[in-house]
Amino acid sequence: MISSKNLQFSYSSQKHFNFPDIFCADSETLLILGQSGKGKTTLLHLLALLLKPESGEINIAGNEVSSFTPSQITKVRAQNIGIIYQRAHFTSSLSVMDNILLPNYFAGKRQDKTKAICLAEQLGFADHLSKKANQLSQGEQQRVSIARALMNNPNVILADEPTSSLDDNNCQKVIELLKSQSKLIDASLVVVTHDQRLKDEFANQIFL
Ligand SMILES: Nc1ncnc2c1ncn2[C@@H]1O[C@H](COP(=O)(O)OP(=O)(O)OP(=O)(O)O)[C@@H](O)[C@H]1O
Repeated sequence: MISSKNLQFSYSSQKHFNFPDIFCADSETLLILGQSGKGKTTLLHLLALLLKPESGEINIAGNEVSSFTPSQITKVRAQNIGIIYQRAHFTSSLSVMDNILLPNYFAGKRQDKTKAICLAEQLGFADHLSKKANQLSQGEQQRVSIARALMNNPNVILADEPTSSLDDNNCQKVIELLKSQSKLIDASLVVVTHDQRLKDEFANQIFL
């Protein structure tokens, strides 16, 4: 479960955001739509506890994090949140497999290679596990990002424009995968996008 209340954030005195309240229960989905520059990535990074709000509350899996220390926040993030970034970031010196295993390491868990292989098979990139991530196409990298976000069975999956670089066929596939995988682990799935193709795919929607 993830929720937020009265979230405010500023990059500068000219760039101030007052975000609508968010609520997404376990196993539910939420689509946040908005045109370029409306603050979608900013909101997602606030919900991912990567940015600190000026004011307001964020609750993740029962943790109201406003008064948490940085190390408590890092722990809540590592244990509860899976993030799919707008542009996939990988550690270039590591194989695809080792990149997928990194979240286990950051959460202090044992490296679950069986789960990594299983996700790679479900997401259709099992043949690429020993390659470096930069040898993969954009669409393949997007699917590796999804696998990486799912490795710790997060309570909350946050996806930033997961379909923007994909054709219609792969767009549909990625959304189905995100929805089915999050349902499988009872996670809340929050997607921010300007991709109008996703409008009919999510029952709960918010416009920025
Ligand atoms: N680090 C930063 N410092 C100052 N301004 C920023 C910073 N990051 C983003 N902004 C500004 O805040 C606004 C919102 O940015 P954000 O990336 O959240 O929008 P977005 O809705 O995700 O846009 P897009 O769809 O183009 O990715 C933009 O005008 C952007 O220029």
